[in-house]
Amino acid sequence: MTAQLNPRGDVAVLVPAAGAGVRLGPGAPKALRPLAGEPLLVHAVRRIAAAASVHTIVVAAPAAEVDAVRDLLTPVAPVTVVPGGAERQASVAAALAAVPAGPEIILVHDAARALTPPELVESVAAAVRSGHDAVIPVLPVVDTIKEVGPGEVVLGTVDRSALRAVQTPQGFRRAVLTAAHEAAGDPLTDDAGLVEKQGVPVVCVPGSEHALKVTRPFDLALAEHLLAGGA
Ligand SMILES: Nc1ccn([C@@H]2O[C@H](COP(=O)(O)OP(=O)(O)OP(=O)(O)O)[C@@H](O)[C@H]2O)c(=O)n1
Ligand SMILES: C[C@](O)(CO)[C@H](O)COP(=O)(O)O
Repeated sequence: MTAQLNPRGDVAVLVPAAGAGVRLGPGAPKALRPLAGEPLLVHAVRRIAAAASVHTIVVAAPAAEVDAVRDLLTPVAPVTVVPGGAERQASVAAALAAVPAGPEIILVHDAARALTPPELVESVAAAVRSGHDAVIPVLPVVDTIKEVGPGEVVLGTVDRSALRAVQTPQGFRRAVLTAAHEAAGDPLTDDAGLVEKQGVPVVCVPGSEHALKVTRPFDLALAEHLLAGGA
């Protein structure tokens, strides 16, 4: 039997957490590395569980850490833990396969975006509930973007007015995400990319600076600072 949060909720959140964290440097799998004394994954799951419409959370953990992750999260929230895969897409597919019947809105949310506010979970879910098949939170691109060629020589300046930096949680109608993963070929870095390949329109909603992805050591330091400030 799958553990539930709000039995009347209509949202399942998949949490890919099986990555190594190579860009963060040597150490434990990234989701298990500490941020202010608690693993990134604990921070992430606590915030997801605080979102009122979440019915189910499924975490894809590093294969060798499934029992440890289950024990770690037991005091945090009712979660289902499955072994992840070698690529993010395989981890998401494994988590998706463990979602019970019921929730028709599926969110996919990186454990590495540990400080994502529950309000963003709700706003993405609400946009799917309002009728969109696929929804992504985005931020404007703040830097000038250059296209460069061999030798790091600038080829041109890109029009950034049409560019967005993409975050998670990304939200989907269940059948849409399932079909996209069933058809998945080469792994892509996000789920919206798979859905785009199916010809399904993907709609943007405002993201959050607090949903930053802890990728490099600077991001971890920034997340520590934000937490100390009450994030
Ligand atoms: N095989 C994988 C790879 C990634 N992820 C998860 O996908 C999210 C986004 O990936 P990223 O932040 O790029 O994490 P890593 O792949 O661990 O990072 P790196 O590329 O630096 O190793 C993370 O929560 C990560 O744990 C996963 O579940 N399974
Ligand atoms: C899903 C994602 O977090 C959206 O920004 C991102 O695409 C993950 O990519 P990564 O290359 O695995 O960091």
